[in-house]
Amino acid sequence: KVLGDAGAEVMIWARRPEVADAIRTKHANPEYLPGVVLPDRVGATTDAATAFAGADLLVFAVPSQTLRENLSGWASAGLIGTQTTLVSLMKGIELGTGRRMSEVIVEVTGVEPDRVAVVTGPNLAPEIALGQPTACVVACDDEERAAAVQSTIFTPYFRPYTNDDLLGCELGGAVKNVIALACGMAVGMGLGDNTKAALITRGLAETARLGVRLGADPLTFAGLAGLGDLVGTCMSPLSRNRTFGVHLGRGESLEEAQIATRQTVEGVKSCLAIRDLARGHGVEMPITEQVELVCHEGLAPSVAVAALMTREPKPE
Ligand SMILES: NC(=O)c1ccc[n+]([C@@H]2O[C@H](COP(=O)([O-])OP(=O)(O)OC[C@H]3O[C@@H](n4cnc5c(N)ncnc54)[C@H](O)[C@@H]3O)[C@@H](O)[C@H]2O)c1
Ligand SMILES: O=P(O)(O)OC[C@H](O)CO
Repeated sequence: KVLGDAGAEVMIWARRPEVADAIRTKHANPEYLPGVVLPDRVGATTDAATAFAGADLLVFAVPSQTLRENLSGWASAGLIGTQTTLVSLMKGIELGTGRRMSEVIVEVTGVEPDRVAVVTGPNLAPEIALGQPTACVVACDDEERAAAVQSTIFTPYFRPYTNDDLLGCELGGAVKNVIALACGMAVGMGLGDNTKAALITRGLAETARLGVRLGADPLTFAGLAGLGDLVGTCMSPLSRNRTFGVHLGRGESLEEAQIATRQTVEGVKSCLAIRDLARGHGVEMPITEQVELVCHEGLAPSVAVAALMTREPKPE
């Protein structure tokens, strides 16, 4: 919708024919964006070759843990153009490898890293689809390419800024989902705004700690891809990650929370990958550690809160 509103000709690849048909014929995707009318210049197909043909930009938004498999198929079918800019909207870290999505794209397609851009920030899809104003960052090693993507997605309600710290921007987007799970748990337990604010602030501290160790610019975490997305996600009932956390905080199991949420909740898998990445680099990420224990090892959220609150006191 953003690309179409910004004037681009768009072709969506969908797996289900009924989804592609509804987008093509009714300009709607009722299951995901009820009541939203898509621009006429947005088409859809179930045929990846048709969707990819002649594209200047390929914009990837599949669940992070499925990117490698999908991309391998598209790359081996020769669908990735030689000049195309590859854009990731995904906010996850790959399980098993600890790779960011841009790294998976480079590894699978073999393109030069400067052909890959990331669009991220406080971008809850339902609000954007209603045309409510927000901002984002377009991060890319190639400044000109970042500027080209920026102008391609610039609309009166969607304001993109360029950024040259792809690593920091991508990491901010992935870790905020884990912190949003923690905030949701606090909400589900009936805890209030002080608790959420403390989680957001200390969550940002551990995100920046990991980012700096990996080579990111610390200032990135004060920007849209860091604090901006973290606050937006942790505070919004529209966030799937926060909502999932609310269910866990109420004492529901992982399976019950999954049934209640349905859509992609990146933090649940990424918390494992981020925890491993942090441990591998000797970085302390106590909130991420506790979220992983609650999600995957059956720890009660109240025990996780106690564990965080009784850590050794230290300077901020
Ligand atoms: N929704 C948002 O507000 C938002 C905003 C910014 C970034 N993102 C990121 O976008 C990415 C995708 O999330 P989403 O919100 O579109 O999730 P979603 O759950 O709304 O949609 C995911 C889509 O992927 C499809 N899918 C599921 N498994 C697949 C597979 N194996 N191969 C191909 N397609 C598959 C589903 O059918 C569905 O159409 C995530 O990394 C998320 O963090 C989402
Ligand atoms: O619904 P969530 O939790 O996946 O968050 C969506 C976006 O990433 C918010 O910027």
